[in-house]
Amino acid sequence: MQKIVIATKNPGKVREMAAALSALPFDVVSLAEFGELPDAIEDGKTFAENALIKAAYYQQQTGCACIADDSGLEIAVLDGAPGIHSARFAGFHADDATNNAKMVEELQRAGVSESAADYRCAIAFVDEDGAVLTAEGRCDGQIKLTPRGTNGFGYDPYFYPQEYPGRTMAELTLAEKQQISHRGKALKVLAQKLEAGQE
Ligand SMILES: O=P(O)(O)OP(=O)(O)OP(=O)(O)OC[C@H]1O[C@@H](n2cnc3c(O)ncnc32)[C@H](O)[C@@H]1O
Ligand SMILES: [Mg+2]
Repeated sequence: MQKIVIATKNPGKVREMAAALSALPFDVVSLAEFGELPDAIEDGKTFAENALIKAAYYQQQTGCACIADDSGLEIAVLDGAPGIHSARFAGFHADDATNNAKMVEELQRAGVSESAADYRCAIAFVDEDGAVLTAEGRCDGQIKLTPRGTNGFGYDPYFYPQEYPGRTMAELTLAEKQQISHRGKALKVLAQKLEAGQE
């Protein structure tokens, strides 16, 4: 069975990517199997560029087929910020808590208690021989200043997806999030492309 590496250092993404790929006939492993690898340099201008940069970089580092994800939150009243800078919104040493605090601060500065927002995800797969497959997904909703729930990761406690009025992404089960999320949708498309390649 071909080995595929889930090439991300974000444990929340690993969980969602592993779940979405579990039914496929591949030996899906995490980056942890390869020890401490230096971070990829995510200097692309789009989610798609960064996903491909990471997949190609980790494919080189591991010698195995890799799947990478680049994703983020776009908030309408902040003109689409934090966007591709979502992981480092609060600065170089940012984590989920400081990024969320920064987001709340920016919304308050803008004088609003909620805003339309969307999550975006680009996925890239780079095979052992360099062949590339890509997929994208989007999830629309609202950001509100009242956090709820402990599932998911990142901005999920503040993101109210349009499919579940009154619940945040952090109040959904993994299966519910996969059905509607940017990553779930992108992974579904990628899984179909991977399966088609197996035939
Ligand atoms: O680059 P890798 O190693 O994959 O991990 P990362 O966390 O740095 O990932 P990104 O560079 O793609 O940044 C994405 C950020 O966007 C946010 N994000 C993406 N998808 C999310 C989701 O499903 N729920 C909540 N926040 C999400 C979260 O803050 C992530 O850290
Ligand atoms: Mg990153």
